[in-house]
Amino acid sequence: MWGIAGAGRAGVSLLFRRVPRLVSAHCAAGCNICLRVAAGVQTWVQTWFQSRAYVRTGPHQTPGKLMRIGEEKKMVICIEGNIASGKTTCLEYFSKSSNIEVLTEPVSKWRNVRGHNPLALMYQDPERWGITLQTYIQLTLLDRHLSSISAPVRMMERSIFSAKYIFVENLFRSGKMPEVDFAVLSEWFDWITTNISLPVDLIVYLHTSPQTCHERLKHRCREEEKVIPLEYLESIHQLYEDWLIKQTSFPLPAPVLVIPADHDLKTMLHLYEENRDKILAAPCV
Ligand SMILES: Nc1ncnc2c1ncn2[C@@H]1O[C@H](COP(=O)(O)OP(=O)(O)O)[C@@H](O)[C@H]1O
Ligand SMILES: O=c1ccn([C@H]2C[C@H](O)[C@@H](COP(=O)(O)O)O2)c(=O)[nH]1
Repeated sequence: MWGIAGAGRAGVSLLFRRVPRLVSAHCAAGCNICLRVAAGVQTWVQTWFQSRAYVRTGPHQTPGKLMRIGEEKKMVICIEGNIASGKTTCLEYFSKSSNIEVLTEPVSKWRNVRGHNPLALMYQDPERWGITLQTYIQLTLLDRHLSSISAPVRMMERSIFSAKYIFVENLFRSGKMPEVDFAVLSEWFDWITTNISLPVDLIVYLHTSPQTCHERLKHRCREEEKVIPLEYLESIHQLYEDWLIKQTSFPLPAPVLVIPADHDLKTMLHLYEENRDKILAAPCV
């Protein structure tokens, strides 16, 4: 269910003011039919707003933004990190807990949208296909952020924020995205984040070296990613460092918990267990 936070009353009063004007446009004297139509419309509008709109009083309140109703007490944790840093593996581990819902990145969609593979196209020719992939990624991640939450805690892989602040930014800064494509994507992103509430309570940053990711990437052997050089992972790493460690580049949607993630799998699982309380104790903002 959806509502316009902070806009319910304003919307009702605006429509109430407009209805008599519509009526007078038809009949200056205010005939019986017009008055009855006006009363009917007013009742309908009132009922519509009462059933859908609300003003959120919980901790996530952001007046004026479109937001989901009734999910303000659920916690949203985004797992961030370089390509092949171990995000999916981390999510797999936490998916065994009964009170946690896990959402992995919709990579299968990025590899197949109506028979096309925008992920492969982007790696083959980023100048031409970067905007295509990132537009679709933005849409699919927005859909992830807005989907209804089925458990008290949601853990999701990456976010609409890192798609923009890391990957779009990297394409643009490296000269692989034309300025007009960057401008259009930025306009979309700004509109979305200004008008829609996308609450995140904690970012868990899996902190790896680009070399570790390069090794793991080769081991994973995803067809589209065979062309990724170490330098690409170094650029992504630097953007993550500026955003989540130095905190100098872009706004943070939530506090950051850094977990060193260059270790072997067994050590990583211990670290996840050690950090479980810190992760799950993040206050809902
Ligand atoms: N701690 C680890 N040590 C060694 N290999 C790992 C570790 N964590 C994950 N991997 C392997 O590295 C590859 C990338 O991990 P994955 O979880 O898919 O990363 P991401 O989701 O961040 O891209 C996979 O083949 C995975 O099995
Ligand atoms: O905004 C984005 C997000 C991801 N990608 C690419 C990077 C990888 O090749 C895949 C999936 O990332 P993982 O880190 O393995 O989950 O998608 C992108 O290009 N833009």
